[in-house]
Amino acid sequence: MQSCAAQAAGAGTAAFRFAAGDPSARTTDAASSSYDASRSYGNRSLLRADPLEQLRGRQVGAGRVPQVPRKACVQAILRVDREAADRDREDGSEKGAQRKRSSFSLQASSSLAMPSLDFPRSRSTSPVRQKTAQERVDDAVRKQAALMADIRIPPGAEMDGELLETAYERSGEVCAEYAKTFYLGTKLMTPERQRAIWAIYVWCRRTDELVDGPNASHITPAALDRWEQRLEDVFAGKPFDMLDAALTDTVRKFPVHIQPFRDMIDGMRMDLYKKRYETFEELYLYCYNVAGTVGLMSTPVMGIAPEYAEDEDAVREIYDDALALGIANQLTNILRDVGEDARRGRIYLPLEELSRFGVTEQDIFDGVVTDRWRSFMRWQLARARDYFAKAERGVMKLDRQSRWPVYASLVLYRQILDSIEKNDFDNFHKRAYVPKFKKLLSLPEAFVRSQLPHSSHGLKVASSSKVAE
Ligand SMILES: CC(C)=CCC/C(C)=C/CC/C(C)=C/CC/C(C)=C/[C@@H]1[C@@H](COP(=O)(O)OP(=O)(O)O)[C@]1(C)CC/C=C(\C)CC/C=C(\C)CCC=C(C)C
Repeated sequence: MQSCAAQAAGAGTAAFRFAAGDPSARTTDAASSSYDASRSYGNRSLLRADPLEQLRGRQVGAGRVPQVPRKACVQAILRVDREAADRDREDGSEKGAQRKRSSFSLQASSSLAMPSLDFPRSRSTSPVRQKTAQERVDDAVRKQAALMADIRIPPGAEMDGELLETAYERSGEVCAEYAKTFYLGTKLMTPERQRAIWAIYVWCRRTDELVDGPNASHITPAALDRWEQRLEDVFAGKPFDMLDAALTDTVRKFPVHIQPFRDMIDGMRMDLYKKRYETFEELYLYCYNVAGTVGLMSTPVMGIAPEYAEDEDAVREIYDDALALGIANQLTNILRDVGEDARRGRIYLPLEELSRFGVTEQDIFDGVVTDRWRSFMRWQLARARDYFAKAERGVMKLDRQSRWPVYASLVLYRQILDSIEKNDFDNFHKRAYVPKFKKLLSLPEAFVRSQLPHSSHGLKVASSSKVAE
């Protein structure tokens, strides 16, 4: 059988070749690619460009794109540059971890600052952060919200249809491989949206793999800097490989701002060095970076209902709600994975809040469920549910066609919180999950509720849990 390396090389992209172990293709690797202008392709010249040009040649010559087994292809795609990472470490480029963005210039908008949630907002104590978490997040929301009306397909700038088709197909394959349920959920979307969400998902997954994948221990801040440079190229119309090309096309068709993508890379930077979170504000920023950003990236694709789309304040509020869904999901993830994270030496719970409930770090490493732990968890669950409640209101303001998949994902993820509760808060030894039959049962209910008029729905969710102290 042809090896993964050979098959990946057959797919014609140098990224595949490098990932499969061909050093001559080194500069094209995902994390290592400092942008090489001679390899780039602008809006109009995608067809002539290497490496997609090679792929196209094969399509014409052989009549079809070589088929790479899904798993092998996905693994090859997601592999990162071990050599470059080692080199970076030798360079001592860890300094990059301290890199701070200078683009946050606006003051926080009070209407966006976690409006209905009375959570801590103390200033960050970290010396490298000059803006509060809330200011940073608000800035990204403002930038994204301001793009709502911007449709960005310059005349004549469309990419080649056939190639793009393949690029999106590959994105769908990665998505199906990594997140089966989510992939099925995307089937509820219109084809255009579905493809765009695949492209965004793949970029997020590749970004996450840099710090969470098999080569994570070799990833340095410099490798993330190069990944960010590559992101800038994607938005500048110069995609590096096929998966990037799908994203380039997506961000042309939908008014998606680059800021949330940059911020997600920042979240990965944070994950490289940060093992503890002192306050909720610190944790909130992390949750925004790794998941709230997804809400900001996805909403322009899912679309806003016409009755809100022209109203600037409403649009901002919807983005706040989208952000809340990401935060809710990430908080849920954290609460579900406490034991798993502790075994990796990590605690993603605010130490300040733990101590307020009389829980120590050692208690977490020991994994004993005490009454103090239960009270702490009840409080955490209530907060996560409040974020879900806020998001729920926003879902109803999305384009009607998009409400069902988003609402279904919200309901399914929120049930993990119920499951933690059913496990008597033992998230040290038991992994909370939602059984398949329950997931299936949720779908029709989510459909019905997602089609209700916004006002009746709002009344229903407004009474959701309060954060109890
Ligand atoms: C199921 C379905 C079709 C959902 C539609 C919703 C949608 C478009 C989601 C986008 C998904 C996406 C692009 C995810 C990127 C990958 C990522 C960073 C995922 C993280 C989730 C957990 O992932 P993980 O695989 O590590 O965890 P599991 O072990 O599998 O549990 C995240 C933690 C966060 C994902 C964040 C969201 C899903 C937020 C989505 C927000 C919106 C779609 C905006 C909705 C708009 C309003 C107004 C509420």
